[in-house]
Amino acid sequence: MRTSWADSVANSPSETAVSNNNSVPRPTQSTYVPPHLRSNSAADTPTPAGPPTARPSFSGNTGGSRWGGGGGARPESGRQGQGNGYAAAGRDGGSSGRNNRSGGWDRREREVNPFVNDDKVDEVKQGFREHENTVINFDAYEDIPVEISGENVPPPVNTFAEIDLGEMMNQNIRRCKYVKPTPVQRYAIPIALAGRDLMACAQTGSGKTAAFCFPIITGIMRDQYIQRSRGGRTVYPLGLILSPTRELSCQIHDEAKKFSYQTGVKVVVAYGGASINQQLRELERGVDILVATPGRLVDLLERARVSLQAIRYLALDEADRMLDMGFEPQIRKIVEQMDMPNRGVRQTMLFSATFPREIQRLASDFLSNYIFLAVGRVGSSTDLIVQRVEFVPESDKRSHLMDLLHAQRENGEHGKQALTLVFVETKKGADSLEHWLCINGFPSTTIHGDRSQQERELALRSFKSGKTPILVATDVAARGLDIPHVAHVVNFDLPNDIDDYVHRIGRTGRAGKSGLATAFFNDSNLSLARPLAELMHEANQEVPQWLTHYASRAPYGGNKNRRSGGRFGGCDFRREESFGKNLDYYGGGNGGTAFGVPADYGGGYAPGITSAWD
Ligand SMILES: Nc1ncnc2c1ncn2[C@@H]1O[C@H](COP(=O)(O)OP(=O)(O)OP(=O)(O)O)[C@@H](O)[C@H]1O
Repeated sequence: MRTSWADSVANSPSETAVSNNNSVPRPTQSTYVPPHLRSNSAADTPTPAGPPTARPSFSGNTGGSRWGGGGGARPESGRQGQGNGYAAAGRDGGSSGRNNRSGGWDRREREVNPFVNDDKVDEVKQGFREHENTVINFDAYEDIPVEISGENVPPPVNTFAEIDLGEMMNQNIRRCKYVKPTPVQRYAIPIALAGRDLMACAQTGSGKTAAFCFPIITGIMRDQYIQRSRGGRTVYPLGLILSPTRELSCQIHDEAKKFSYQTGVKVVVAYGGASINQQLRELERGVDILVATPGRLVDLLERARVSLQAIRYLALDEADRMLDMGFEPQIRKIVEQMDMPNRGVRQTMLFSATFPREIQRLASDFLSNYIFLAVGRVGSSTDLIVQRVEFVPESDKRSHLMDLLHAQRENGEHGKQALTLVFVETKKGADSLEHWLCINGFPSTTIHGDRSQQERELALRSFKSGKTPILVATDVAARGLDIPHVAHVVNFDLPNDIDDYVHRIGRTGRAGKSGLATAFFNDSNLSLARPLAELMHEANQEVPQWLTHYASRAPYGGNKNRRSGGRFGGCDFRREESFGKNLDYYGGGNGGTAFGVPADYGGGYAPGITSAWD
């Protein structure tokens, strides 16, 4: 299901690129040159936390649960699915039957309907609809290989009805228009509902957010005797979801609010660059699940406004980024030095589309007897994305981008509102390219770490609505963002790390839809040649001859050693280290497809890109 303008770009004739001083045959460029462009120089540059409240019932259970109690004590913990309830001090004082639907639970009554904006979004969609395939085609993921390792793995489900998520959640799933679970949801939700720790790797846009949100919300609803510590103005969330960027935290918060609508589970977000006072006020109104960026969370913890004592569910989205070099100490501080219940007591879930081996090893410190799940190969891209790589010398990048944009516009298949996301390396580069695009008739905006949070949010809104259909971004927009209608991702500057490439192109081709990704490659990207050629080959993409030549003479770069045992091998790092040590793969008898014994690329550890961190 390729878009026709994509096909037009794909089919455009090429020409031999500028010669260089090495012997590798040079790649080709598109010949399309809008005449008026060639004259442009590339050098241009609330609900109050009150007394105990009754919660809605979960799955019709009307058992006499309570939600309050005395203050001050630390929660005693048990793991969901392991037969232990929580019993400790209540956060609100007193007690109440949380399963009492008629208990007048005011949080629910005053809850803003998070689905109302979806109608507005539907209106915006009208502008895109006539041009694009709006069908969500999850069948595209059906024959994807699945690897599961760990002990006693709960079997997967085929439908949401098979999972006991409760009527309110089921209603919300319907409101979200989710008809059936995606493959990662089919496997991950039963595992998480059984209380197991999980390291899950699944391709970009395949529904990981719901895969960790559903079990956390359900778990909090299900717990019959939740009582929490209280201490002055400190709040005690039960679930914590950490993500690396502000925008991603906001997005997870928005999604989680939809999934938890009318369940009584309160979700709050805290992130840097926005008013901490407003976030504090929101927290004071009560919080069950806190979605946060690490920096702002540490601030709240140090002010003693949030305590992690009661945490029972911890999820790290983009977990490999969260544990990447430089950031690991902050996560370690949050998880290990801030009163959070130990692993094995809390339930921990790590999700990403990429999971380098070293990061897996680090991550295992946070997990207890965990299950490893890989839906699709670790670090692979979905073949819903048509990947093109073109050789473009540095000095030709702007005019080449203009070629693409004009071809896209002239083809008209996506009309004015085909959203295009252009990744560049630096913040300055982003500003300068945006300016140049604007003066050349392509309304654009930027998102990067030097812009204020208000500007970032405005830029994202303007892009999503199609007002500025081009977004020039640094890696701050590379991970997790789910922006409908992104038809084309251009890697104007390629990243140094192949995993970053996977996440960047994953901003298109989401939820079963097709997308196009174009990369500008030149001599400065030599170290990426091999992993890029391998990734494209693996995703059934056409690898240009010249890239194969580059790959054959290039050192293996792109953080090769960080890969999970190599792209084409096994995934769970324990498998390599414990080969033959009696790990129960596919335990519990459920299906799954094993990959081969991992290749070992060896080598150094390149630093991660830090611009995406808030
Ligand atoms: N079961 C489902 N049915 C239909 N749509 C779904 C389903 N689950 C998730 N989606 C939609 O798929 C899109 C992608 O989901 P999500 O953002 O969770 O992907 P992801 O795997 O976290 O991607 P990334 O790796 O880029 O963070 C979202 O728009 C989401 O609403």
